[in-house]
Amino acid sequence: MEELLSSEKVVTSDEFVVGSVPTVFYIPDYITAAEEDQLLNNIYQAPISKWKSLKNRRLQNWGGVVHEKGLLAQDLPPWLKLVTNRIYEESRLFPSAINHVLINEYLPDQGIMPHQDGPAYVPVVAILSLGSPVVMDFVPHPSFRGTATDTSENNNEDIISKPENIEMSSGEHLSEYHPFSVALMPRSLLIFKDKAYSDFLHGIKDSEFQQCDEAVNVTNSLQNEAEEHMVSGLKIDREAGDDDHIVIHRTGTRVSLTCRVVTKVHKHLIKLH
Ligand SMILES: O=C(O)CCC(=O)C(=O)O
Ligand SMILES: [Fe+2]
Repeated sequence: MEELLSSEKVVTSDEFVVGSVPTVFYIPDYITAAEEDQLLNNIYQAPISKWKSLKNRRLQNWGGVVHEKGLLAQDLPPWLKLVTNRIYEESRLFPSAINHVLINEYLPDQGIMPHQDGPAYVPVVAILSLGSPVVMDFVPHPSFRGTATDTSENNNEDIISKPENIEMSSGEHLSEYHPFSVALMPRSLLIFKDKAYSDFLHGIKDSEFQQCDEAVNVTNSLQNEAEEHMVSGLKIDREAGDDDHIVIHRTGTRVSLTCRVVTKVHKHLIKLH
């Protein structure tokens, strides 16, 4: 078993680190187009009652209900376990098997408000993107900006909480915290932890066009591909002014799998009498 594990691909090596805030990994083409189709088929085969409609997106909750005190666990279905076990093994970042998955569906003009994931989760998250590209923005937690804007959404088990162990008295500390963004292409895997998890909010704008040339993972090669229209959904916007901008035009539905671990697990109790 040890040997088998050591020969596996590790997707959290330095080559996949993007940006300067510890630690964000971006793995393009983590799954194949066939695997993407298979996942989408399974997601859309779920009964309609499995979808929870929110103001700006729909979601499916798998793995059980997350409470402040932990998870009322339900086994993940085999088609999800297949991909979460792979992420668990190949990332080597989770303390135990991934036991909770939120599946979010966004139409081109939908997004998710800047938020932090709730305290029930181990502070590592893996997000698999399907369908259509999107830009995820990371902004320093309000504590680091000296403002108290409440941007919480309150419907995704996610809350804004003040990060612990922060020294905020000095401007030096504050200056380290700059917003950044990551372009999430279909079939890619994003993993973030450490400061990126604890000191930043993450969100997706609800706009159909999203500028991404400043994104930390947008390389020259992606720019070239965009210019040659090789990447669907990406285009060079030449109307914006003197500088060209790479803009994602969200033309289709995006579906994402947010994979996490809740360590405090309660099994459903069945009372016999
Ligand atoms: O859809 C995404 O990429 C982000 C989802 C997210 O942040 C969440 O479910 O907490
Ligand atoms: Fe989140």
